[in-house]
Amino acid sequence: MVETTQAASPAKQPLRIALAGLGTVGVGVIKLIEANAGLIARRAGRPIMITAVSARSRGRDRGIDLASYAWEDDMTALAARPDVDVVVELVGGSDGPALVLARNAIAQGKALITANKAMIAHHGMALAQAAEQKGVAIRFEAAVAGGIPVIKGLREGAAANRVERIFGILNGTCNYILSTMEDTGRDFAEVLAEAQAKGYAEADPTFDIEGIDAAHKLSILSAIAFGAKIDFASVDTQGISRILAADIAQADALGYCIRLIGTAEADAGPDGTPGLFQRVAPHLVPVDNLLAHVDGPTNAVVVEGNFSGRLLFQGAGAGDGPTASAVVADIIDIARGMDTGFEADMAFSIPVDGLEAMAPAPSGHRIGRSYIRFLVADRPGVLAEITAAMRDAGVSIESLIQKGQATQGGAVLVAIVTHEVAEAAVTEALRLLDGSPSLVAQPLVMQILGN
Ligand SMILES: NC(=O)C1=CN([C@@H]2O[C@H](COP(=O)(O)OP(=O)(O)OC[C@H]3O[C@@H](n4cnc5c(N)ncnc54)[C@H](O)[C@@H]3O)[C@@H](O)[C@H]2O)C=CC1
Ligand SMILES: N[C@@H](CC=O)C(=O)O
Ligand code: NA
Repeated sequence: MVETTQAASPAKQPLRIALAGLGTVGVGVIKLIEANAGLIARRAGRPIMITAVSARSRGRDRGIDLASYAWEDDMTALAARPDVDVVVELVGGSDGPALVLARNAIAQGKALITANKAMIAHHGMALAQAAEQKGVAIRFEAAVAGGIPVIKGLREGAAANRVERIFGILNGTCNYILSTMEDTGRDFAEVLAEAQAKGYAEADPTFDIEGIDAAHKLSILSAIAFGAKIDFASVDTQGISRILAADIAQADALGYCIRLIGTAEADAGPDGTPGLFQRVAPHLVPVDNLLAHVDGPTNAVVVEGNFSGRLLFQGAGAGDGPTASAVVADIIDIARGMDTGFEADMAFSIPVDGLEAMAPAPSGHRIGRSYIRFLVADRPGVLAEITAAMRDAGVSIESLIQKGQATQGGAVLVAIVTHEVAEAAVTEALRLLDGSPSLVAQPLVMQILGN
């Protein structure tokens, strides 16, 4: 019998992290790494150690002790530190210091982790290409749908599928506003302020309420799902700022709630040209649809794969803990795999050179039902004018509701739900009404979410 002895493998060195940005997410990451250090080290195969941090103000009370971390006043200098293996960017902004830091990190051969969807939507292709050339990993799970592992889900779990469509709720702030207004009847501005206080909103909340943040996220998901180059500029983007409490009440009376929905789908267009349709817009969601039950800062993403069928990813889309969970999961991935070289080519599921430039698909030929809300002058003949425009454009009306009393600054609300029709026909009906003195505001059109 031959006796074998196995030498214990040498303990791996800690993975050393530099953290830029100590706001909602940055502080969440420090708390998580401190709270779960032991289990993270076991799962990562080595300890995770924050060595240096940077933010605007060193002295601000954040409820955490920064004494054991080196401090850099200039966050872009973190990348060059010899005691740093991975740079974690949690500052925000598509350009400016966040981008300089990201580029520096890659140039220095450091892995980059970011929660910054604005930066990835605008510069993700160039950053990923630079990372591939340098053989370093770039990861951004927290950038899309906060704590939900939807990027991992698409890139890894659904990797064998041709994705046919993705759609869902991608902005926690808007979902918080819409569902809170729906439940409580409270005012838009007041609920937005509450979402800001809870740490859900972007530094400039216009990005949330105008749909830009959801469009950033959708463009990133599209790239991974469809093997397409990121095309944020082609996302047809509408936000929720024009939605009135009266729309929410009207939708409710009709059996719907309102949700900001992102949709991306490979679409051949009316002439058969292959393209990618990407839209973020408020929709009426039937109350029996699963997305109608997604409340507060929760996000939900439906992925339709040609073999997997429908996959649903749901969870907290914003906030310190959930977002930190996604950031630290990326750190653990790097700790597990950074020596293999494989990680570097995987940011968008396939290397950047293999991503296709897909033409934006138009929306006019898309068939669906719409909710159209008019604010009109309270005088005879207005309804006849609206219905005539619908008739002339070939839009068939399923229901028309006129509020008895003036709802908005003396105007009367008229809401129409159409039968299924091409979106171009609705656009044409509104064109026919354009400039009419009967309309006191631009009409609001919301698609009704189908199956
Ligand atoms: N708050 C959330 O729920 C989520 C946020 N994100 C993203 O995470 C990133 C950070 O977001 P939050 O933590 O919410 O922001 P925040 O505003 O709470 O924190 C930003 C931090 O960056 C620092 N900072 C800003 N400009 C700087 C500069 N020029 N130099 C040095 N430091 C600077 C600030 O001092 C602060 O510590 C953003 O990209 C955001 O889009 C992603 C998912 C969820
Ligand atoms: N402002 C964003 C934060 C997470 O990405 C949101 O509200 O979803
Ligand atoms: Na995520």
